[in-house]
Amino acid sequence: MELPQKFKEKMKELLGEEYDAFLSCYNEPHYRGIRLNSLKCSLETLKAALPFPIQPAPFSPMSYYIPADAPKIGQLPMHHAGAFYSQEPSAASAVTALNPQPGEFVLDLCAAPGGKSTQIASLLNGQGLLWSNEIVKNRANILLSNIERMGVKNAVISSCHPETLCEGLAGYFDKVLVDAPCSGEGMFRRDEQAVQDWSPEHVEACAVRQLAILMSAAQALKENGILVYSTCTFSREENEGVVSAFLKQRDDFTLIDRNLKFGRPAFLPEARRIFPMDKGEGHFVAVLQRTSKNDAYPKPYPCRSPSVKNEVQDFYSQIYKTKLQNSMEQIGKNILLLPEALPDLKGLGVIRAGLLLGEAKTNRIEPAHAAFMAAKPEELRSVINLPHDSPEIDAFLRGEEITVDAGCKGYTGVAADGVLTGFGKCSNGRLKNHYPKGLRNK
Ligand SMILES: C[S@@+](CC[C@H](N)C(=O)[O-])C[C@H]1O[C@@H](n2cnc3c(N)ncnc32)[C@H](O)[C@@H]1O
Repeated sequence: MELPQKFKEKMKELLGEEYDAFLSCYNEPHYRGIRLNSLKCSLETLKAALPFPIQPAPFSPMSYYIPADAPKIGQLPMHHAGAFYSQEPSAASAVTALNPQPGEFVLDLCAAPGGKSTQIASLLNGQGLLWSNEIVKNRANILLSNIERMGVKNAVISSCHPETLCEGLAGYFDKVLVDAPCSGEGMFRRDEQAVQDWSPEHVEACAVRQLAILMSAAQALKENGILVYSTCTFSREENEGVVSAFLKQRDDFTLIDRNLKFGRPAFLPEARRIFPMDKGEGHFVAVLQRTSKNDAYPKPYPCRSPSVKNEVQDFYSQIYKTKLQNSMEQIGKNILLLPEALPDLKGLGVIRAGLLLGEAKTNRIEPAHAAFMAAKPEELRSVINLPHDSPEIDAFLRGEEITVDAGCKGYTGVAADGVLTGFGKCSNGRLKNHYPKGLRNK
């Protein structure tokens, strides 16, 4: 790989004696990994279904290395089912540092395509709220698709400028993650474009933008709230430089040491750095804590309809055996299960709040793919469970009709090894396929 000369000079200065070891990593294949989605699947079920072995990675308890020569994983039934997320192992380090706990309100400010958001969602385990924001609209749609695939119920997805969003949600969050857009030096081994785009000027411009995003993020936190800043780059300007500049402007924040075991101390000793020599592609993680009060708090979500119509309630109980836990709301044509303690969403570029259950059509309600992805088989009235290596699951994921038991009727979830991967409608021994066209295997 041809690395930019100026990049090499900077790395030599940064790494000193370790520079040769760093450079020789570019002759090795890059690390590949997956992260178990504990919302949907157990480790045993996932291991049994994968066509290659996995090895634990040190960056999170849910992260695993996969072999460098593993086949493409995006078409595997367990990937469609959201049993795992494809994630370079060291990328999981930022959420390990954030340490989200069930019940907390967490903002992921630069969230697409959703690797870290879906990791946060697993750790929240359905309790509390994940707000995932992505400024670039088409990337926000990819983020939404990943949130749906991973079966997340308690998330809000928005596409908003960080400044507008954090002003609107000032004082609302326990934890905020800024996984900032960066020059991507830690991506060089797997992304040739990042090498092409690199220049010292780009590094400088990234640092300016990163500081602006951090300054916005600071507003969104409650007193004692935690702010994690991470990048996948090595430059001091974008890492320690940005954190130091932030602390100069916000002396009500302190850098804290989480006693993290991965990687090595950064040039600010409380922060961590990961190089390829540390068994990951490259990351920087710093944990900051707000010490000042935040008197701001957003207005609550206005209560719209005291109760949704009977036909919407009936629709819910046609699909689910379980009782309704959250408030169900119809917004336009969308029928949603809203997370608790939502703030007012107006003006924040929200593209999804909570779980999409279905869409109101002229005389009926059409169930949504997301409603089945977020369910467990035992919660559904009707479900077909197929082995992950069966011809039927392959046919289903290609969008074909499949033969089912003659007794199977109506909207029916389809699971691979007990993990929901979509739905269809059964009648006369056939399941009409409702797997979304854009997600189907070719
Ligand atoms: C490193 S990526 C995030 C990766 C994501 N956290 C994950 O784990 O999948 C940074 C994101 O920041 C977004 N971004 C670009 N400019 C931005 C800005 N000015 N403010 C906030 N986000 C920005 C990019 O579109 C990109 O999706």
